[in-house]
Amino acid sequence: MAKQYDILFRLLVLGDSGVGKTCMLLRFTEGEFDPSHISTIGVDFKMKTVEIDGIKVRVQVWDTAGQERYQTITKQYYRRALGIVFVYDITNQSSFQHIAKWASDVDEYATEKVQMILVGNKADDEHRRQVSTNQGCKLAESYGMEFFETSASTSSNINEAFTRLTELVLQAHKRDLDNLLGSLDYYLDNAAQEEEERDASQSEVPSGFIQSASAAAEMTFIAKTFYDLRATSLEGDPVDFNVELNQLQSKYPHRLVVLGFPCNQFGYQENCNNGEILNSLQHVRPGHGFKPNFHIFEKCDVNGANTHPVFAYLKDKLPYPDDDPSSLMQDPKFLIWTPINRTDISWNFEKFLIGPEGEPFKRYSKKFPTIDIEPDIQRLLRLTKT
Ligand SMILES: Nc1nc2c(ncn2[C@@H]2O[C@H](COP(=O)(O)OP(=O)(O)OP(=O)(O)O)[C@@H](O)[C@H]2O)c(=O)[nH]1
Repeated sequence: MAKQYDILFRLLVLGDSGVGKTCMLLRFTEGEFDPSHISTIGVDFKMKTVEIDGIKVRVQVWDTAGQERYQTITKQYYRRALGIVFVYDITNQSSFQHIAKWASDVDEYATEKVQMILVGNKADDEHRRQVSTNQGCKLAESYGMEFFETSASTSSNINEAFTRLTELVLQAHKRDLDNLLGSLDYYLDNAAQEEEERDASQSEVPSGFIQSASAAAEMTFIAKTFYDLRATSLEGDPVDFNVELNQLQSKYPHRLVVLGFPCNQFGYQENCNNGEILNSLQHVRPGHGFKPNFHIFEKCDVNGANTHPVFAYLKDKLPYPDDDPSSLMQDPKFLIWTPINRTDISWNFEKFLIGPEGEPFKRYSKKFPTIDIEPDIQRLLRLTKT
C-alpha cells in the first residue's frame, strides 16, 4: 500500500471542561460543528493529514477530558505529545486562570522539546466575553507561546492554529526528520494506523503499543535492548548477536519483526548519538559493512524513572529472564539509574519475544544465544497457524 504520509505525530489539546476542545477538533479534522456538549471520557483522538513545505504530516490530535477526575489518565499522554494546544474559553474567566495549572502540569510531564500554543476559543460569542484579546496575548507572551483566538462554531482561525502548531513541531524536529533512525513512536503509530477507530479510552497505553506493533508484525516480534558497539569485555558476542538477529529476521521476513533498542544505561557504552549508530554498526562493530535488516529505534531508557512504557510493560509481564531468573547486575558501579528494581534489565543483549496477540511470551538473559530463540519463534508461529 502506498504511504499516505511522510511523518506522523501526536498533538494534545488541554483545557478546562467545556472550553470547546472536542468541537475544535471536530472542526479541524472534519469541518463540522456539533453544538451539543458531551464531556469527553478519558482521551479520544482524531487524525488529519496536512501538507507543510511539501511534507505530508499526519497529525493525530488527542482530545483530553477537561474534568478533574480523568486527569490521572490524561497525564499519561503528555509525554508522548510533540505539540500542545492550551485552550480557554473567552467567555469564562476561570478557564483562563486555570491555564497556569495546565501549563505547570505539562512542565512536569511533557518532553523538553514540546511545542505549545495558547488558544482563546468561542471568539464568536463577543457579547459574553470575559477575557480580552490583550489579556490572552500577554499570557501567551509570558509563556513564550503564540496566541490565537478561535471559534469552532464559525471555524475562524481553527485551521490556522493547528497548522501553526504542526509547523512549530516540524521545525523543532527538523534534525530528527533527517535522522536515519526512526522513532519508536513513529513506528508504533504507523502500526496502529489501521486501528485508528479503536476506542482510545479503553486501551491501556503500553499494551496498546505492543499490540499495535505485533499487529504490524503479523505474528511475533522480538524487542531487545541494544548493545555496546565498542565494548570488548561483555559476556556474549555482540558480533554474533547482531548477525543472528539479521539471520532470524531474514528467515521469517513476514512473520517476525525484530526491533532493536539502543540504550546507554549499561556502562554508558552506547554513547553515539542517534545519527551515528548505523554508521558505527557498519564500520566499527560488528563492522565489515554490517547493515541491520531490522528496525533500530532511537535510544531510550529501559530502567529507572524514565523507563520507556514498552519496557515498563515488558518487565511487568516478564519480571526476569526465563533461562536465568536470578540474573542481576553484578557490579554496583554500573547501577546508574533510580529507582532500582529487581525486574530491571541487567545488561545489554537481553531479549524479549512477544506473541501474535501482543502477549509477552519469554524473556532471555544476556547469555542466551540469540539464534537459540528460534525454536520458541517456531512454536509461536505454529500456534498461530491453527
Ligand atoms: N459559541 C461557541 N460555542 C462553542 C464553541 N466551541 C464549543 N462550543 C460549545 O461549548 C460546549 C462545550 O464544547 P466541547 O467541545 O464539548 O468542550 P470540551 O472542552 O471538549 O469539554 P470536555 O470534553 O468536558 O473537556 C458545547 O456546548 C459547544 O457547543 C465555539 O467556538 N463557540
